[in-house]
Amino acid sequence: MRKAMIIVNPSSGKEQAMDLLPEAERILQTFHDEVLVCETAKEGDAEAFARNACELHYDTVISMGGDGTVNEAINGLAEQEHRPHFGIIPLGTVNDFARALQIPLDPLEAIQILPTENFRKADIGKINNHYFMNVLAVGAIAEASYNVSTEQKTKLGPLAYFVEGMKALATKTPFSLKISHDEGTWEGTAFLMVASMTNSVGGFEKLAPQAEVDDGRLHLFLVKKISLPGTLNLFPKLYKGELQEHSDVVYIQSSSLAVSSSEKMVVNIDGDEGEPLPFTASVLSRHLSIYVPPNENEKV
Ligand SMILES: Nc1ncnc2c1ncn2[C@@H]1O[C@H](COP(=O)(O)OP(=O)(O)OP(=O)(O)O)[C@@H](O)[C@H]1O
Repeated sequence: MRKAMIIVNPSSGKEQAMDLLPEAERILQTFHDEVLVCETAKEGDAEAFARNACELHYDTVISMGGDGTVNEAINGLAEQEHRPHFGIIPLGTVNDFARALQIPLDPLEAIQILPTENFRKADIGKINNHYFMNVLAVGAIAEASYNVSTEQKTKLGPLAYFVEGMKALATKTPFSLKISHDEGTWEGTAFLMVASMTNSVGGFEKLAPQAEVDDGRLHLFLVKKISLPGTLNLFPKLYKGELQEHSDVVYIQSSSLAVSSSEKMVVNIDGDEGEPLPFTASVLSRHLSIYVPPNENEKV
């Protein structure tokens, strides 16, 4: 008896989830005996549903929502003894994890790939006792993402983050960091720290073009200086996927990180406010098996 659970967030992105739900149910019913729909009402629901799916030995868990819903679902699935196959119907504004996995950003197309049952193993990050799939960030630009309202996101999409990021640059302040990584320790001051699991952060798919979802590594970028014309030069480098070559940027790959600061800083986890520094982070290698389009990636 094959069982699928759909975790649906009716508030995600442009609020289309409930319109798409019947099609997702119909498609999943073609290769499952039972499809259970679990609608989220508040923070924490998606995590609890996903954990329940592990305990009840579901075969499939589908997230219909944005990266926030994916993050919560992953927190429910990570390190459980039985981990169902995980599917993502991207309904958020940015959908970084779907981008990194080359899952169609058109939700109807993403639903259609499910019956091909083509999976890719993906790494999951662990920070203290929480899990993430995309990115850890520390600094004013990272904090700017909290100021983006639901209305702004619905209207502007990824541009909303860009607008808030630009405002944050105007009020920049550097902070001290001490970072232990696989090869040693980095100590200094920086304006921004970004540790990415994948190539896509904030909708930019070229932050770390070399990052793969299953490479077992965090890709750490430290922006040491923000000065004209150096900063103007950051953007072309970012667009060309060459950020790590910028003279004001330090780039480190590592399977784990221990990060502290003498200032009071908070880490942003997958776009949401996380916890105060210090933190330790590590990679759970090839931890989840995720529905991806056929013919592009390995069969598991
Ligand atoms: N029924 C609901 N009404 C309002 N908020 C909800 C509901 N269910 C869950 N949430 C909240 O929505 C958050 C996740 O939103 P999600 O990321 O899926 O969409 P989004 O914010 O539109 O997308 P993105 O992160 O790409 O901007 C959860 O952390 C939870 O707090």
